[in-house]
Amino acid sequence: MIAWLSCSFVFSIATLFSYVHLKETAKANLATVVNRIVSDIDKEFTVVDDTLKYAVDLSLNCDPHSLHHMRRLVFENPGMSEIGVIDPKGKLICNSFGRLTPPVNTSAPLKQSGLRYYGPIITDYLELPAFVLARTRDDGYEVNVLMPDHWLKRMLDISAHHDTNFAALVDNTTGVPIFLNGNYSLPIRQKLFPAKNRQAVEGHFDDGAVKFAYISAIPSLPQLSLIIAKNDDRLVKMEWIWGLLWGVLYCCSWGGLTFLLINYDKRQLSSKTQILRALANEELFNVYQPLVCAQSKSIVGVEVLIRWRHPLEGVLGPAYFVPEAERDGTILDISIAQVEEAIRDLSEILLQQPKFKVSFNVNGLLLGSKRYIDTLLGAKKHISSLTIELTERDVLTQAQTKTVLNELKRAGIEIAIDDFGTGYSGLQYLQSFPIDLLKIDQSFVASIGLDTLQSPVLAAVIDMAEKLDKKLIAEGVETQAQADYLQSRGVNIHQGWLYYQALELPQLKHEMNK
Ligand SMILES: Nc1nc2c(ncn2[C@@H]2O[C@@H]3COP(=O)(O)O[C@H]4[C@@H](O)[C@H](n5cnc6c(=O)[nH]c(N)nc65)O[C@@H]4COP(=O)(O)O[C@H]3[C@H]2O)c(=O)[nH]1
Repeated sequence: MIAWLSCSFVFSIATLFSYVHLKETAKANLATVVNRIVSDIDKEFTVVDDTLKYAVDLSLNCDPHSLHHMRRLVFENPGMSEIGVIDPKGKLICNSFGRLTPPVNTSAPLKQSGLRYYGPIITDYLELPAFVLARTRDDGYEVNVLMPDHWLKRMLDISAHHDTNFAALVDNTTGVPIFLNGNYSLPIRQKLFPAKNRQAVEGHFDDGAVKFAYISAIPSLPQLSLIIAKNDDRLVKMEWIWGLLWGVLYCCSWGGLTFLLINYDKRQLSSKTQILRALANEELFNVYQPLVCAQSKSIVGVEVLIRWRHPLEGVLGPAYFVPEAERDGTILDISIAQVEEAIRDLSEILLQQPKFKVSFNVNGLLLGSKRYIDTLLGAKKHISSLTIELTERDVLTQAQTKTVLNELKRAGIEIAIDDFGTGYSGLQYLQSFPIDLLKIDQSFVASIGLDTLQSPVLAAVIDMAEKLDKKLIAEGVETQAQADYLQSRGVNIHQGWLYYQALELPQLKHEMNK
């Protein structure tokens, strides 16, 4: 629900922003199109106007020189179809086709100065609709240029601009479109387009649609403006492929966020709940690191180690959760389940090798738990060579621990000190508790052959074990040189990667049956 709400909110905002952005871009594009067309028309009008300005030199008798000049202008400029001269009484006396006898009656020239347009008209000679640009000379004669409709049509061709509603060249004074492509309509309740120099008009038009129109006057003939209008709902047109992509993105974000939130939730669970849940889901499992007889290379036992097949993080080693489990007390449930699992797992091997050694890691909290001690005593019925390893970093309280260890010893369970030599309590344990076995820490084994501070300690530990009549197991044996030295010193039970890493049950069985 939170994921859906958040995604919908973010996507709604993003969609709104993109829509507004796309719309503004579409408006700017339309303005660019208008300005480009206006600039094209303006260029053409300027050429025509230059022609008209220089028409002061035209001879009014249509002599061959003037005719030649007019024809050359028409020929050179595809926007012009004809140049004509009208006398002050309104008679067309001459055009680029020749002298007219008798002259043709038209309207008398306006006395207004500057460039003007009129039309559309049908040309007498070509019988084509045309648009007229004209100037009146100081002597009252009008010189005009007929521009064919098809030229304007080409200029205002909006077919390339999809979904354009109309393009029109409009007379700013009368509001009449003198040339039109598409379905013309005005902003509602307006007689004319408000055609100042350049502007955008947006709103309801009298055809009932909401439109955006951009207007720009033609600089060389400001009496005319170009207007291009688009229906508002056509400004932003989402291609279906973008719609689909947007939809897919939305669903992925929704799914992703849901996943994250669920897993974040999981992470938020207290470590205790997580570990208990892992136990219930059987995500915790035993691995077995073989204890090897260095002489025969046979597997004589295993140390039971724990792993967590975490649904998200993969297989986790004890360092990731055992310290936490020891703090919150769940180590008790873990350890009881571990012993029970080991009994099940190893039953076959124990049948074949009744003296097979099985060693568990135990701490002070476990020793203080009657449930755990009972579990161990129960396990002893299945595992005849059962060992518990106490780490000397764990400070055990004297009296109570001694009682429990004595009880275990009486039941035939062997007591070992793990990582011997790395803590402060090793010697004290040796004095106070019924210790049978010392596991030489891997840091001492690693010092074999090296000249380090630990090197003499290993020899001393071995000597001491011999004198006190304690068994020895070497941990962390990684090289043959280490194995050889240990053997030469009479340490024959080895545990380490030289032989095996911790194995899952099927691998252990496989190795045992080799
Ligand atoms: N570099 C190197 N490492 C080697 C070699 N041979 C064995 N090891 C590693 O040394 C550790 C031996 O166990 P540990 O001293 O009891 O030390 C154990 C033990 O103190 C604790 N632990 C493991 N499983 C349990 C458990 O089920 N219960 C309790 N309470 N503690 C456990 O976590 C510690 C670490 O266990 P792991 O990560 O399984 O690491 C294991 C083992 O994989 C070697 O040749 N080279």
